[in-house]
Amino acid sequence: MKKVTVLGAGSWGTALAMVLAENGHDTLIWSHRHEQAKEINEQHTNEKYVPNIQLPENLRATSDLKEAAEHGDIIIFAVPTKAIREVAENIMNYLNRKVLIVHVSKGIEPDSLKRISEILEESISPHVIEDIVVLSGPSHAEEVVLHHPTTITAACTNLRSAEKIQDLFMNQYFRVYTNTDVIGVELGGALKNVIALAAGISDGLNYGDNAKAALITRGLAEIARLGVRMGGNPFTFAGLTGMGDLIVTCTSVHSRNWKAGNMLGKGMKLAEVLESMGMVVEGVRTTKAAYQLAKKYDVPMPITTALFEVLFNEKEPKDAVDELMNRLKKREIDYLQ
Ligand SMILES: NC(=O)C1=CN([C@@H]2O[C@H](COP(=O)(O)OP(=O)(O)OC[C@H]3O[C@@H](n4cnc5c(N)ncnc54)[C@H](OP(=O)(O)O)[C@@H]3O)[C@@H](O)[C@H]2O)C=CC1
Ligand SMILES: O=C(CO)COP(=O)(O)O
Repeated sequence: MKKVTVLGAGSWGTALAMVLAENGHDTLIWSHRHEQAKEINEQHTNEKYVPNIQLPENLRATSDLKEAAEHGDIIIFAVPTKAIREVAENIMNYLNRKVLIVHVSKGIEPDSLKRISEILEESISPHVIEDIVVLSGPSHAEEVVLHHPTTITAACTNLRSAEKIQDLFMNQYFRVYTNTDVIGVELGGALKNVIALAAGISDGLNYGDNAKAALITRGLAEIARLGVRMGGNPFTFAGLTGMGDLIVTCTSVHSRNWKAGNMLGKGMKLAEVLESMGMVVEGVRTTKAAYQLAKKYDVPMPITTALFEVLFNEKEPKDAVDELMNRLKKREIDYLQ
């Protein structure tokens, strides 16, 4: 039995904490809202984020970050990308021993263009970091809490640490693979959200299955093109954390990014969409970061660029699609050249 802390009591943090508690680990989930921690401890529910689900009674919650820091030998960050830096800097005040850090967040910080593991390395002293492991793959919380079969990848440059996280989570409905390509895994997880927003827009415009298949396939081409340029292993983008996560996020009604895109395609404004979601839509900020990365590395990313124009420059989605279709002629297979 391991002592594990999960930081963030949203849908994914709660679902993962459930898996860990069900695996028999001494699991403490931290919420920055006292009322939510109380609900988890007393009602064994988290109605806002995992409605109609009874949480295991051995899953405990706290709103005290010091208690959360002191509890876990393994500390899992499950807050949105925009909160990672703040939570990491705050918990750093209470860490005085080495802990194995895991993160499950799928984003890239705009402007700094840092991946999550880079933000964690910047915010937390190396003296208290055993290693940083990324857990990513096609995995909607809504299905994990129902014990539907799910596969995911634990990635760390140190394979032993990835294997520790594999052992921590594995059970009969939650299967974990390992990978040492942290760059590829983090980029695949973050950039699929950009393409999922575009797929949602396409569905909102009723463009049908051909268009969505095109977005998924050409989306993967531009993710891999940038990812390889940034040092990712090309094969990672064909795996669970690349193609796998892209498929689930572009096709599932559970996806927050797809849903937000769908509303945009139906004509809603971005601010209204985000207001109505009530959960994080990582792809919006990551679109800005991906657009900046494409420029920095001089890598063509036409879908990302079109989405950037829709989200931030008020381009009509239909006009963006017309422009994508009317670009100069291209060869299909180009991204490994
Ligand atoms: N949901 C899913 O199925 C999956 C999500 N992920 C990734 O996991 C990450 C978290 O997503 P998800 O759980 O869906 O997000 P949610 O929107 O469901 O929950 C986010 C949680 O983080 C809390 N939070 C927000 N800002 C802060 C802050 N500054 N300090 C402390 N807590 C904060 C929120 O609190 P509050 O209620 O106050 O807003 C909420 O409890 C994202 O990067 C996402 O891409 C990855 C795989 C699957
Ligand atoms: O990453 C996810 C599934 O693997 C969740 O995607 P959404 O944030 O779009 O719901």
